[in-house]
Amino acid sequence: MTSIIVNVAVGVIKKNNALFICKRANDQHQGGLWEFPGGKIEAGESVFRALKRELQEEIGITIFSSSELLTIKHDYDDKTVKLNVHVVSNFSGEAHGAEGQDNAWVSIDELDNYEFPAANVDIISAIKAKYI
Ligand SMILES: Nc1nc2c([nH]c(=O)n2[C@H]2C[C@H](O)[C@@H](COP(=O)(O)OP(=O)(O)OP(=O)(O)O)O2)c(=O)[nH]1
Ligand SMILES: [Mg+2]
Repeated sequence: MTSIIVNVAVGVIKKNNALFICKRANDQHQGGLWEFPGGKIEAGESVFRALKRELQEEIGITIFSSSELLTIKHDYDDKTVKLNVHVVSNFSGEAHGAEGQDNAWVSIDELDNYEFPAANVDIISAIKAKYI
């Protein structure tokens, strides 16, 4: 267990039963794997505020609201992450890879065809269990 905990806001972006996922750059932590877009929460920032900022930067959408799905703490060898996962369906703009990253709209069943970081197993279980 490492002492550094990285607090992260993660968005499950939903539109017409499809979810938007992105591929992490090779030089990032957990690089080359797929993710739900999001990023680190800055000091004093709420999860929603961080999510709004990160989703604007990474995928070019403006979010108006979000709802909590689950929070996961996961210990990777090099760091521990706390993923605050929210579902977002109320947004404007066309989601795209604003930082040049690969991306896809996928159905819940298709999530199994993509490789995600280990912490995402619980996120995907929650998505399936709640039929979000
Ligand atoms: N965004 C996101 N991060 C995830 C997921 N699963 C998972 O283990 N993580 C981990 C990887 C990273 O260690 C951390 C997220 O940080 P990040 O790299 O997205 O942070 P950021 O967007 O602020 O990026 P940077 O500016 O620091 O490069 O959480 C996921 O589904 N989405
Ligand atoms: Mg990020």
